[in-house]
Amino acid sequence: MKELEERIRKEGTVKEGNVLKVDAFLNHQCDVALYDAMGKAWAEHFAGKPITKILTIEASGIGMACVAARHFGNVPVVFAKKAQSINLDGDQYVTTVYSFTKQREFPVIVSRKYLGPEDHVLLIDDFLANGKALHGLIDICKHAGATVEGIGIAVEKGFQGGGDQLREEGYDVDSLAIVESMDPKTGEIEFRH
Ligand SMILES: O=P(O)(O)OC[C@H]1O[C@H](OP(=O)(O)OP(=O)(O)O)[C@H](O)[C@@H]1O
Ligand SMILES: O=c1[nH]c(=O)c2nc[nH]c2[nH]1
Repeated sequence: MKELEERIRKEGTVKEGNVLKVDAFLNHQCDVALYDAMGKAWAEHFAGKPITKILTIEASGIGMACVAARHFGNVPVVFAKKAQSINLDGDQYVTTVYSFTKQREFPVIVSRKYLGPEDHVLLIDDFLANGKALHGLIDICKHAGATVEGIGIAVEKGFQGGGDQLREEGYDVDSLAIVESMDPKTGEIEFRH
């Protein structure tokens, strides 16, 4: 998506440790018009899929998932919560996800009330790096017996391999910008096309 690539070039900064900072418009301050264009692009890509629910993971996926839902007939958005283990009980699907930015594992939960075998799910997230968050969401869908219809990602860091692995596993991954390489010293960013 040209608009997203341009914003990344203009306002993104490349940090050490494979971190791309885009918090001016994507995951701290939120550009809602951009979110809307992203939702439209995912709706075009996944047109015809019988999506009943959007599933994302807190925190950064929530805003864009909610705006995207407007383009999918206002389906409900469920976000997986990074829980304290003290909160866990049998009414939840539980998995574990290693958080890229917090550098630790979290138990991640979704209530059984909000996901089940009747659901056809679109997974949405702001970043796809090593694929830990997405594999956690897929795991939760498997527990629920729900069908994963596709994966919509704002920014995939292609060089970290998570997206290619998911495609090899057969998932339809629509990343609106795929960073092929980025250099913290020069700030240069190359996109995959
Ligand atoms: O493909 P991965 O290696 O899993 O990386 C992608 C995940 O990393 C970030 O979550 P994180 O927990 O770091 O931060 P957040 O709470 O801001 O969403 C991002 O929002 C994705 O969910
Ligand atoms: O703001 C972010 N920048 C990143 O490079 C990244 N990778 C995973 N999650 C991320 N969030």
